Amino acid sequence: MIALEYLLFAVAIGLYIWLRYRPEHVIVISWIVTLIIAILIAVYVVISKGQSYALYWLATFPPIAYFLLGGKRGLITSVIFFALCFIFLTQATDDWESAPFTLHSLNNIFIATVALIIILRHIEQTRAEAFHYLEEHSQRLEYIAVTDRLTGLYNRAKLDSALSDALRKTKHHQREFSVVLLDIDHFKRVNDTYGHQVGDSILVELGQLLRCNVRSTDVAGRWGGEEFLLVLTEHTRQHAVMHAERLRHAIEAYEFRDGIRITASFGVASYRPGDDESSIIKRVDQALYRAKDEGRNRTISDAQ
Ligand SMILES: Nc1nc2c(ncn2[C@@H]2O[C@H](COP(=O)(O)OP(=O)(O)OP(=O)(O)O)[C@@H](O)[C@H]2O)c(=O)[nH]1
Repeated sequence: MIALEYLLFAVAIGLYIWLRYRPEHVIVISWIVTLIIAILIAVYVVISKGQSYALYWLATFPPIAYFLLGGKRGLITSVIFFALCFIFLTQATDDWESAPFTLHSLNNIFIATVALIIILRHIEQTRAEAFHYLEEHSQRLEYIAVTDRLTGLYNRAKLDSALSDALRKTKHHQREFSVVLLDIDHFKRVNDTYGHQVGDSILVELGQLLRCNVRSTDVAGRWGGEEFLLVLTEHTRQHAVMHAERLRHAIEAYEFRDGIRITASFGVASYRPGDDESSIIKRVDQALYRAKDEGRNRTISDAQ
C-alpha cells in the first residue's frame, strides 16, 4: 500500500512537471493530479485508521484543489471530497474498535475545514478579480500604445514594428511585401475652409475607409498628420499599385462630412534585397513626392 502511495505521489509530481511543457492539456492534467492527491489522502486516512495525525492531511486538499482547478471547481471538488471523507469516517468509527477520535473531534475537523474552504474561496475570488482587472488594464494599455487617438488606426510606433516584422519575414521566407504611403491632397485648404474640427472628422472617416479596405493580415496606420501608411504583406509591386489605385478611386468617390470631397496621392515601394526600414520608407516617400509633383490624385511606384 505504501509503495502504491509513493508511486501515485511520483505520478502526480511527474504530471505536474509535465504540465509546464503541455499548457494545452492544463485542465485534464490538473484534474488527474487533483484526483491522485484525493486518492492518496483518502488511502492514507484509511490505512492509518483515522489516526489524528492522518486527519491533518485532509486540510491540505482544499488549497491544492483551489490552486489546480480554480475557484468554482476547487470549491465543488473540496466540498465533495470532504463530504465523502466525513461520511466514510462517521461510518468507520463503528468498525474501528479503537477509533482514535470521537464524533466531537470529527465535527471540529469538519467545521475547521468548512472555514478553510470559505477563506480559500474568498482568497481565490479576490485573486481572480485582481487578475481580470490587470488583464483588462494591460489590454487597454496595449491598445493605447499602438493606436492613433484620432482615427483609431494603428499609430507610428505600431507601423514601425509592423514594417520591421514584414522585413524580417520577407528576408527569412523569400516573400514579397510592399508599402503604400498616401497623403491627402491640399488638406490645408480643407482646414482653412471648413475649420480644424471638420478636418479632424475627415481624417477619422478616411481612417474608417482604409480599415474597411485592407485585409486582416495587412497593417494600416496613421504615419503622421494627413499621411497614412499601409504595410501590405505578400503583395508584389503590381498588386500594391492595383490596391492603391482601388483606394484612390474609393477616396475620390467618397462623400465625406458635409458633402466634402477630397483626393489623395499615393506612393508605392516594394521590397528589394538588402532593404531595411529606412531604405524602403525613403523610396515610398520619394514615390509619393513624385505623385504630388506630377499633379496629385495619382499613384506612383518606386519602379517608375
Ligand atoms: N485637422 C487636422 N489637420 C491636420 C492634422 N495633422 C495635420 N494637419 C494639417 O494638414 C495640413 C498639411 O498641409 P501641407 O503639408 O501644406 O499639405 P497639403 O495642404 O495637404 O498639400 P499637399 O500635401 O501638397 O497636397 C496642415 O494644414 C496641417 O495643419 C490633424 O490631426 N488634424
